[in-house]
Amino acid sequence: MEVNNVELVMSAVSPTQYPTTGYPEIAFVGRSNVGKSSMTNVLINRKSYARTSSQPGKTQTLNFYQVEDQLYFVDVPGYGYAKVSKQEREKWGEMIETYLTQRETLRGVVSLVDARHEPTQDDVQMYQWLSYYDIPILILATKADKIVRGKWNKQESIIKKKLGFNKKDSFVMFSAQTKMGKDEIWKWIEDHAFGGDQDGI
Ligand SMILES: Nc1nc2c(ncn2[C@@H]2O[C@H](COP(=O)(O)OP(=O)(O)OP(=O)(O)O)[C@@H](O)[C@H]2O)c(=O)[nH]1
Ligand SMILES: [Mg+2]
Repeated sequence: MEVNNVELVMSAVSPTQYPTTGYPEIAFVGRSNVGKSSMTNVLINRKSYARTSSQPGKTQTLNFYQVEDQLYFVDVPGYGYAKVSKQEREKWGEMIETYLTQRETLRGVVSLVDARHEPTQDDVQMYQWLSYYDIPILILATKADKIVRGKWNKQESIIKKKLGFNKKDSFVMFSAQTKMGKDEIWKWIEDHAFGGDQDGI
């Protein structure tokens, strides 16, 4: 999709604040600092539209980005940030759970993991949880520019094994720096946001 117009239309913490337009939504989840905002910027061809930072845990709300008049990207605050209090973590959990389980217009989740490492327990939990709710998942192994090309296949195997990857889901190696994988992500997003075949309806 050629993107010209993107607008952050809402930073929400509860369902009453979600947009009511009814456009399909694709959510981005992953550990704090894994690269969600950087990926968003690559997808929409902007340098710094979604705020990126070296300080993890900055994004605290569900940020709805309206892309053209067609869909929303939902940047979900990162999990697994150690310095967040237990109370804040619980609040986060509730906000995410409510959104991911109750949002009717949600069409799929792009779940980001670090291409260099074995997924964390949080990554595994998130994947298993999304699978349980039957949400279509794209596992995106990002920061691939930080490992040599010769190791990509091995890392893919390690990541899939640890997650308990299900073949019905998708996997893409990505780098926000080189933009590798961008077209594949867009294809997945378009297939899921606009593909007519939802649950056989
Ligand atoms: N080399 C490299 N660095 C990346 C890549 N993606 C993100 N980064 C860097 O990783 C850091 C975190 O990126 P963000 O996009 O802010 O991460 P985030 O997941 O949005 O973080 P939170 O909003 O805190 O949850 C930044 O310093 C980015 O420049 C990538 O593909 N390659
Ligand atoms: Mg972010």
